[in-house]
Amino acid sequence: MALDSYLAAHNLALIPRQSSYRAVVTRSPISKGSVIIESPPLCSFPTSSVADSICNHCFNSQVSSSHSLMRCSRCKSALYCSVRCQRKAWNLHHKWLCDGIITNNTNGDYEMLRRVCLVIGGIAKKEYLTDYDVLYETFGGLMDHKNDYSQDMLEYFNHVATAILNELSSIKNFNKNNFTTNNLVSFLCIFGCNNFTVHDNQIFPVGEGTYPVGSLFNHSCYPNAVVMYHGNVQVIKAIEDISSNDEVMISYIDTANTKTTRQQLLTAKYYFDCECIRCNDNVPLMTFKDVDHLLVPASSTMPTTLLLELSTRQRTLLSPLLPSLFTIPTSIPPTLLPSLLSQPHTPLTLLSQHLSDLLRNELWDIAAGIGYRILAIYILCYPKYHPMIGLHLYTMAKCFWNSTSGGRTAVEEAVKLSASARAVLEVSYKDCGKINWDVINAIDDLSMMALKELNI
Ligand SMILES: C[S@@+](CC[C@H](N)C(=O)[O-])C[C@H]1O[C@@H](n2cnc3c(N)ncnc32)[C@H](O)[C@@H]1O
Repeated sequence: MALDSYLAAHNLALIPRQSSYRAVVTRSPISKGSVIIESPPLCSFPTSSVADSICNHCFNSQVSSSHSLMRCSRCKSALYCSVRCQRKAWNLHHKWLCDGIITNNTNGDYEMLRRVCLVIGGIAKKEYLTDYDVLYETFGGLMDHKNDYSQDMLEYFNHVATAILNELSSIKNFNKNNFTTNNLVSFLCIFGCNNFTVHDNQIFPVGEGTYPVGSLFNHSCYPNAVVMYHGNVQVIKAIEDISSNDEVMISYIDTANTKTTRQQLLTAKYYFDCECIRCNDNVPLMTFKDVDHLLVPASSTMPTTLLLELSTRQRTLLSPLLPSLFTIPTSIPPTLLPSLLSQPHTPLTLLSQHLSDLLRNELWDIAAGIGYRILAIYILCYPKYHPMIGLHLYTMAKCFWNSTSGGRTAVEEAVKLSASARAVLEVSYKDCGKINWDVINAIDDLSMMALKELNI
């Protein structure tokens, strides 16, 4: 099926756009929580730090209690959750990479190029790839930004491309003449500004993937869609109701960064100046420029007057927003409001680090307080139904549930936060497979235990 028909089957269309070359728009309204499109990777591989604990094909970390991940009997390195995954991996790449797999996985550029060439070069058995024709057509049309890469980078790509071409030439039936070094350099350029980091159900990175269909979506720092993964299948979910003919936009970077940092990250990797709704600071509900003040690190060398000003701005910004933003779907305990607003200015990175330390040391009550400060910032940085907000609400529910001093009030708070976490996460996790739904089940378990304790 050609790309246009493939997109049309999902009520989407790819239209030309001056600012971004092309844009994906809807052809009928899409409601929040719907799957916009689901597509497999052209190629993917696990991140080396977790390759020893997940299926190297589908990235599943959970196997039934009676089974463990199976090791490839030849290289004793690659792990698979099922014979089906092992067979797919074998026919797509592992058959040729088996001997050198440990070193292969250490460099993403080499690994991705090798795998893409095996598939496109006709060596890998394409029948093991779903929708190959659409993936291949779409990959060929992606932006490579070749003219924007530095000379040093292009020289490095040239080096990688030459090495891979030589390596693949030793494989029987690999037709080296199908490729030039220049083709392969273009592929590497495409990877650089199109590839995705695959994440698990906690938004923790587990792999890298070339997802040509997902690569058609443009970036916004305040997106209406998020990228989820069901194993290594990519699912684009709507986190807002999207009207007919509106553009569907995802985020390429973590948007809990200041405008300056976001712009730097986007220019360095994707070669464009973001002019999204947030970068333009034209959302009436909140002043995004002011949100930046919650994100900048306040260094000890900063004059006290500036620190005080940042603190005041933070208070001024948060106080009117908290009641309205927290009521639906979250509610903030009125007792916590004063402490939330009276603490000195602390940027998000420090707060997050502090929260991790508190959670590690099981200091649940203090963690809950810090958690609310982070939540306030998240609510300003992320769209309301973004999974980062939902996962954070779940962490806070656990803090209140584990609280030793909060008594009944803390348990009640755990129930409220669980309900909020569920309401937010359902939007992105629904219809995204069992692994994602397991998080919702865990939230329900926590909620049930808390309700039982309250005798409700
Ligand atoms: C993954 S591709 C997105 C699809 C691309 N527009 C296309 O037609 O193939 C990423 C590239 O699209 C462009 N792009 C993405 N989001 C953009 C935005 N918000 N404004 C301008 N250009 C954007 C940039 O050139 C970026 O490097």
